[in-house]
This record gives sequence, C-alpha cells and structure tokens, in this order.
Amino acid sequence: MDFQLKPHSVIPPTDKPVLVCILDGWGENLGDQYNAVHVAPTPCTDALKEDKSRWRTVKAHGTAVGLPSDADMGNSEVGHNALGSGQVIDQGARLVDIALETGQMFEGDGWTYISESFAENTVHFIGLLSDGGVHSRLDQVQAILKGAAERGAKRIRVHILTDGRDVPDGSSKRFVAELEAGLAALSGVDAKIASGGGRMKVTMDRYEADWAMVQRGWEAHVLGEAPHRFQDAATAVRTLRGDEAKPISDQWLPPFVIVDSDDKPVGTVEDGDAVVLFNFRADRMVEISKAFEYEEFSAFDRKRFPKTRFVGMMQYDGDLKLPARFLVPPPAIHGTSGEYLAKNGITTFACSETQKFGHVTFFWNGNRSGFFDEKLETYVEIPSDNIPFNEKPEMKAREITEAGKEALLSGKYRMVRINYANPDMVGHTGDLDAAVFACKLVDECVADLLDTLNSVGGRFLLTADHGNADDMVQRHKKTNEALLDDAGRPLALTSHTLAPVPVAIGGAGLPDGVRLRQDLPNAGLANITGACINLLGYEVPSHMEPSLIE
Ligand SMILES: O=C(O)[C@H](O)COP(=O)(O)O
Ligand SMILES: [Mn+2]
Ligand SMILES: [Mn+2]
Repeated sequence: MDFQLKPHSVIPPTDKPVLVCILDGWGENLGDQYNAVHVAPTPCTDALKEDKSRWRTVKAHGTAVGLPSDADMGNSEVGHNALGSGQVIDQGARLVDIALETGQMFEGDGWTYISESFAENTVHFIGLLSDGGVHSRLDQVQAILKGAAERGAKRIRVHILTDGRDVPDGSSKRFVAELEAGLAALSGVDAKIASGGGRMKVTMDRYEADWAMVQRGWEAHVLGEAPHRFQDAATAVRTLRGDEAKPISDQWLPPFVIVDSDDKPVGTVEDGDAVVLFNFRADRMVEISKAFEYEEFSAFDRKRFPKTRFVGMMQYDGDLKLPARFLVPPPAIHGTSGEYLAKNGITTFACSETQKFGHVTFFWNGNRSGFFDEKLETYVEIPSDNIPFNEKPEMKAREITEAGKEALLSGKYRMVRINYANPDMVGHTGDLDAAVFACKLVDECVADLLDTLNSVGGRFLLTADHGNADDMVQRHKKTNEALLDDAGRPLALTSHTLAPVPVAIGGAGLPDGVRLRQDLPNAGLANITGACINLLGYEVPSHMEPSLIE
C-alpha cells in the first residue's frame, strides 16, 4: 500500500488543528417529545444546520456500515470502524452469518480445537443473550449449539448475560425461554444454562472501566459462586427482576448460578473443558478473554485457573492477538486513516472518557489496541464514573472539553479527535429527562470547543456514530405511536436507532466555498473519513469511499 498522501487540489494543507468531534448516539430523527436531541435546547448544533452547504446527514446503520441487513441498527464498533477506515467492511455479525451459511464455522482451527473437548468434557458458551445484533445474536448461538451437538458434544453449559440495552428491557424472559427450548431440542446432549447476570453487572465490562464486573462473571461462570442460586434460569431472571411494575432492568441483574437439587452448581468450568465466547463484537470481550487466556494475570484473584480450550467467536484484538484461537476470522481492516496520518507525519490527539476511549482509538484504528507511531499519537482517557449514567448525565463532557481545548491551543496536533459519550450512554438508560440534559450539555461543550477552534484558525467536522438519544420510546410498528405500559407510561427505548446522523464542517480556517456534496444519497459513515482527510489538506486514498466534500 502506498501511504503517501497527495495535497488536495483546492484545500491547502494547514498546520492549524482539524477537530473531528463525534457525538456518540446523536441521530437526526422525527422531532417529537421523545426525541431528546430535538427536545433539548441545542443552539450550537442548530446553527450549524442552518448552513445547508456545510451540513447534511449520512447513513449510520445496516449495509451502509457492513451489517447484515438494513434492519440492523448501527453501533459504536461498526460506526467507528467505518469512520476511521473510510471503508464499508463486512462486520462480525455478517461474517458469522457467512461462516454458518457456508459451514466454515465448523471447519476452522478454532472449531477443531474445541471439538477435542466434545467427547469427554464440557463445552461452555458465554455471551450476551440477545437478538440485538450488536454484540451477539441468539439465532447464531442456537445454530452453533446445534452444530456442536451434531458433531459429538456431550455436555454443554451456557452462561448468559441478559441484555435490555440493545433490545427492550424485559425481553430476557423470552430469550431464556427460546434458549431453553433450543437446548432441550439437542438430542442426546446434557445441555443446560449454568450461570448468568445482567450485562452491565457481570462480565461485559469494557476498556477496564470496572474489572469487578469481570470478576463477578468469573466467579459465577467458572467457580459457580454468586450471591443468588436458582434451579433454573427462567426463575432466576423472573425473581431477580422483582416487581414487574418497577423491575430491575435486564442490564443490571446481579450474578446468579444454577444449581441442582443438592444445591451444587450445574456448570463450573474445569480442566479440559472448552470455553467459547459467542459475542462477535470486541470491546466487551477483551477483559474476560484475558482472564481465560493469560497465565499471568493480576486484574483480580481468579482463585482457580482451569486449563481450558478457549476460543472467541472472533479474534477481538488484532495487536494483542487476543484470543489466540477463534471461530471466525475478524473483519480485516487495513489502510485506516490513523495509519495514513501516522505515515505522513501528522500528529494526532484523541480523547474521550473511559466508556468511549477505545472507540476513538481501538475501533477507530480497526480494532488495534496499540499506536501506529507513538511519537505522533497522544491518546487521553478521562476516567468515567461507574454509576448508571442517568444519575449523572453530565458524565465527563466538561473534562473532555477542557482536554480538547488544551490540545487545540497547544499547537502540537494537526488532528484532534473527540468523542462525547453522553447522548449514547444516557440514552441507554431509557431516562428521557436525563437524555435531554445530556444533549443540552453536549451542545454547550461543542460550542465551547468550536470557539477555541475558531480562535486558533482551525477547521472542524462534527458527526455521530449512530442514533440513540433521538428516540427514547418504543413505538407501534405501523403507526409509529409511543407504546405504553399497563399504567399508561411510555415504554422506554434503551437501544440505538436506525436514524441517520448529521455531518457538519466549518471553522475559521476553512476556505470559503468548501462545501459538502449533497448528492450521494446513500453515503454513510465511511464517506466521512475522506472529508476529514480533505480538511487536513489531502486527497482521499483511492481504496476509501469518496469524500463528502465537493
Ligand atoms: O455495548 C453497549 O454499550 C451497547 O451494546 C452498544 O453501545 P455502543 O455501540 O454505543 O457502544
Ligand atoms: Mn456509539
Ligand atoms: Mn450505545
């Protein structure tokens, strides 16, 4: 690959900073009272929208970002992969579908490796029990379980993480029933659910925000230790949710273990067992992978470290080669903008708070945890709080803004990349008022950043990775009206949306007459990369999608 960037024919290279600002979970959607982006006073982003030659929307979901179908909502992994690479690449969900369709799932090295445990040992499956398609999909899990049974697995245990975040809260009950039915249909196999807990409480931490989550998961899945013990998963989920009029959300269910009639856990992980993490998405599988794979490990006391045949659905980290063995090769993302910038000596500053830190670094760089050139890249992580974010919807937006301003003023960076987590993380709580607060605050922070950017004569591109806060209510499929619960309250929507996202360019250093193309009706997030490279003063490399700039 020729990494030399060529000067742009119209936009001169600049030594002033180019700010790329991502509002995580900020979609352009129907303007009603359940759209927090619309309800919040947002004078700064509203003003950007006024200049139609420098504002438009692009697709952030479905096939435009490499997902299997246009019914798939976007998410941070595929969104930042596209934003950072300028390419539409078949993503994990799609690659697993293909591996199942072609049968390659059952022919690779990863499968051969786990199949050595089929006859004499237990095969454990751990992951998010959901059809959300963001981290995992239940239909894929069912197909793999069936495939294992048909190929000789004798004892299967599934460790479930309940969702309620990419899918409606309460759906865990239906997914447990579906999984139980699937397990019961595996003839001649002793197959059971063995442990579980809510995805925001157990196992699925990311970016080392809270290792205690992973420890709780390890204790439940591996050691069979948890504060709650039940004889079946349906009872576990129903009981732990509590009063359905005011339930504990699926996301936050405490860890539990399934026990037999002698109160003995039905599925601890033992030497010789195989362990499969069935999530295809990387961020929330990295820590648990380290716990299973690394001999040397100090994040928490594992108490017991069984020798397992351990695989991921994918390889989650390309730099760490983690895990070493996997069922499906991950998306091959090469020639990212980060690599181009580094190879052309362009200095970069990237910053977010913990919850989104890997989004603007790891995902942006094609699921690589390292640097392309440490001398040229500065990555700053502002530690996130470990609380439900509707309790403190300001999160770390102000601190991120201060760090961004300092980077802009320092004169050290030609690219400054910022992600604001609030519209997404608060949107996932389903709390409309908190989401409105989050959007208002983020708009103020953007205004503040843009003032600083203009004061140094920089250029900017503002966008988002997918929708979320732009719709906070579940809706009737045909009429689009809000769905209400038995007490007449709107049913919260905690997931992302299918909405397109805004793109705005500008800044005191952007030459007059630079405009966004208004054609390309199917443009998606991958078309934004070229625009960012243009703002730096260079032409878009030919393997990337066409730029949005005219
Ligand atoms: O992992 C999560 O928090 C959600 O499943 C998806 O949110 P994100 O794609 O914005 O991170
Ligand atoms: Mn996101
Ligand atoms: Mn999200």
